[in-house]
Amino acid sequence: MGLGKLEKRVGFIGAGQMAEALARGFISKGVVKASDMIATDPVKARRDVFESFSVKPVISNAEVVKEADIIFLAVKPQFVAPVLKEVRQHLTEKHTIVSIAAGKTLASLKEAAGEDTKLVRVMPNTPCLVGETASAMCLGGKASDEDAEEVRTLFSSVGRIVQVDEKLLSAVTGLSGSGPAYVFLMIEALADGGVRAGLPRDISMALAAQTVLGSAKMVLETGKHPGQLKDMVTSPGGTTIAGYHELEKSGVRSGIINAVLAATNRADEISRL
Ligand SMILES: NC(=O)C1=CN([C@@H]2O[C@H](COP(=O)(O)OP(=O)(O)OC[C@H]3O[C@@H](n4cnc5c(N)ncnc54)[C@H](O)[C@@H]3O)[C@@H](O)[C@H]2O)C=CC1
Ligand SMILES: O=C(O)[C@@H]1CCC=N1
Repeated sequence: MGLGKLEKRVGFIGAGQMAEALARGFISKGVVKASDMIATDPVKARRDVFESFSVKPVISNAEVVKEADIIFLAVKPQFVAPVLKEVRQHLTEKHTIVSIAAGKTLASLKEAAGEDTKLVRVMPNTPCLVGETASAMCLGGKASDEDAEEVRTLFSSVGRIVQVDEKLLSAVTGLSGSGPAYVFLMIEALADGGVRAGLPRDISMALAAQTVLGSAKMVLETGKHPGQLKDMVTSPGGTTIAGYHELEKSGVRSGIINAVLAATNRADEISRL
């Protein structure tokens, strides 16, 4: 393997949905070359997917550890500790372990990987595939500011990343980790509304998705409070307030708050398993 922009080799243990979104994102943004990445998965179909975009697929987790410097643990939470114990003997001071598993604490990672390991916990989300992730990270074990900088470089190439105290990572999981699913539900419902009102499905879906994209951009780029931006859409006695009133009556606001809380609580639960 040669050296890409990050000048580190990146490995994925678990080549599922998130690993694919990250690997494709890193390649498309040019931060790591496909030839500097390696991925392992017991499922052949998943290895084939990685091979299809030129990332070397292997069967052995130990091989990923031997070849890579930054190792993403992208397996389901219950497999994190067993996988770390399996590869522990191959870990050296060159390695940085980046766990993206929901709920797996730095303490549990350290217990499985050993005292001397450089550990980073990241909670990303799937929009890294299109360069728009909202991610958060925290450091553990022997991870240094330099490790943090490398992880920041990777995730900044596919969106935004903030550093938080580990105690906030469950809330991040409930909000932005799981959040794309809530937004997809909203886009689907908006499009259904358009269809119900007579729009063709394809036009309705495009308008719904672009409306969410544009609205999110306005929040990020104007710095204005969403309530203020809402007021700009809402003409007195007009159409928007009629629709908005229905949303308030349906309890959608507390529905969304409760969704974030339920997912946060579930992340806490997973951390206690
Ligand atoms: N899907 C999402 O939106 C997000 C997922 N996460 C976290 O990312 C992790 C992966 O999630 P997904 O990609 O959605 O799951 P996934 O099920 O698509 O991928 C997990 C992959 O790990 C493989 N695997 C199972 N046992 C293995 C082993 N012993 N060694 C190597 N590979 C093994 C599976 O075959 C599978 O392809 C989870 O821990 C999840 O909490 C974090 C943020 C967002
Ligand atoms: O649903 C899950 O458990 C994972 C973690 C955050 C998003 N997906």
